[in-house]
Amino acid sequence: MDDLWTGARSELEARVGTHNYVTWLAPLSLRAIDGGSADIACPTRFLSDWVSRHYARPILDALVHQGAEVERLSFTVAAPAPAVDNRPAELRPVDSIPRAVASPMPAAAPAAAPVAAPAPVRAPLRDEEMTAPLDARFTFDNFVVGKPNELAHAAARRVAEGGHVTFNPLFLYGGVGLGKTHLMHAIAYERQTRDPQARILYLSAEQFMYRFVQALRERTVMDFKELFRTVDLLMVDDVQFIAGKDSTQEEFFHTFNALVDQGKQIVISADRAPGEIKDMEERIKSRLSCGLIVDLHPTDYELRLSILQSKTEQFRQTYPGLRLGQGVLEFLAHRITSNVRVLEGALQRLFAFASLMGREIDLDMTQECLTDILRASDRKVTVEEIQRKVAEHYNIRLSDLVGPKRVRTLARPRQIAMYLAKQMTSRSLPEIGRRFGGRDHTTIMHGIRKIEELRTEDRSLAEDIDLLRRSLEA
Ligand SMILES: Nc1ncnc2c1ncn2[C@@H]1O[C@H](COP(=O)(O)OP(=O)(O)OP(=O)(O)O)[C@@H](O)[C@H]1O
Repeated sequence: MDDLWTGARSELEARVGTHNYVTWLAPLSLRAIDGGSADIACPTRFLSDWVSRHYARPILDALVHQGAEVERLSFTVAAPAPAVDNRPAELRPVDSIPRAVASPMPAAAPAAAPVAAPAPVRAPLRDEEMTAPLDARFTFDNFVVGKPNELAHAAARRVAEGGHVTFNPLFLYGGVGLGKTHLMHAIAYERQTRDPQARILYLSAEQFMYRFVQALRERTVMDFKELFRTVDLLMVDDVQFIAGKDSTQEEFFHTFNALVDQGKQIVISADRAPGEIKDMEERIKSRLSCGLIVDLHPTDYELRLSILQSKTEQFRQTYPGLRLGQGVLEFLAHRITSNVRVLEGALQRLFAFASLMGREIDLDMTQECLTDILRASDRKVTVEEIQRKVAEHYNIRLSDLVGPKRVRTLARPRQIAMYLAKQMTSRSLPEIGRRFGGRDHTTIMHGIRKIEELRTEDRSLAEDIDLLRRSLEA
């Protein structure tokens, strides 16, 4: 059984890539094979849900390939074997898995352990040490999950569960108002709820800098170092802020290394991928890149609509009895595409306005009340601009981008341009087709689907698209 699983694991690693393997599959083990079913142990319920939805096929294939007679998988939530204790691993529901971090010694432990001095038990951070107050609305329960943020959400849940996480740091990035801060607060809440003793420090990179400068001024750098290097979870928001600030970067680098060396978890957010942060030292970029990097993609229509539905439920508690007409949420999800903050602000304004006027929220009121937001959100980018930008980016001629040649060096950028045209303009598929040398709308649809598919598996393509989108929006 052990050999079988070892073989399957190597195969899985080769198939899904080391990052994915280490993050999702390394914590699994094979418990038994019985009657054509392989039972896989996962340390937490969340991991078991994620793996069964996303990795069941590769696991099954790998087992079969290793010669196992398996037709299906079952998943059992089983705690990992205790690190220092040789007792067999116990099977327990996820909620009863003991937390390892900074919990006090059990009462029954020998008073003076002869082997090694126990690590000092530190108190959880006081409010004033936490630096940035957490926003009570930013919880996992209030975070709506859709395709564009699915992986970021999953990785955040994984860190929030605590225990041994195989990626460090977790690096979340994405454009303005897409939920980075929300996810970071949610991690902090969840972790603190699961482990009240954990020392969790959440702050923006700007606050990190101010505290460092203050420590230099007040000659309390040792206290600063002591605080930052003794946390269990450090979360730094908007890390791009410290780019170009040499001594802050230096201190950040040492803090980062000290925590990673102690096996403490770090979560970082930024508005772009580590490699794209200008004026950030190379060694820091490379440190930031060595964990799991996940991208919060711009929202799609479905996600925007779900977010609006969820926020409407919340607003109904503040404005009970307000009626919402047919098609209002769909209209907003269609027209306000910039970011979730704007979407939320628009809905908030609508509810406040309708409650003042004592009227139902209908499409007329929506247009009247949100004229400025709707005007600002109107997509101004044209298909021609997109084509020019993409041609420039890939160093190809505009005439080739829209022309008939099918070689891959032209076809892929062409599909990217089609994809961006659909995402960033309100042109219909036939209209886009006309601007791409009179192509049929089904060709455009095929190109868009191809890019949607590739985006999820090809990181450099996804980064190219984000870069193009940002430069078009600028
Ligand atoms: N998936 C989501 N579900 C529910 N609310 C969301 C979601 N994504 C974003 N929001 C809400 O949108 C607002 C903006 O989110 P947030 O502040 O986390 O964005 P950000 O990515 O940190 O942006 P910035 O780059 O400006 O710091 C918040 O009120 C947040 O609750």
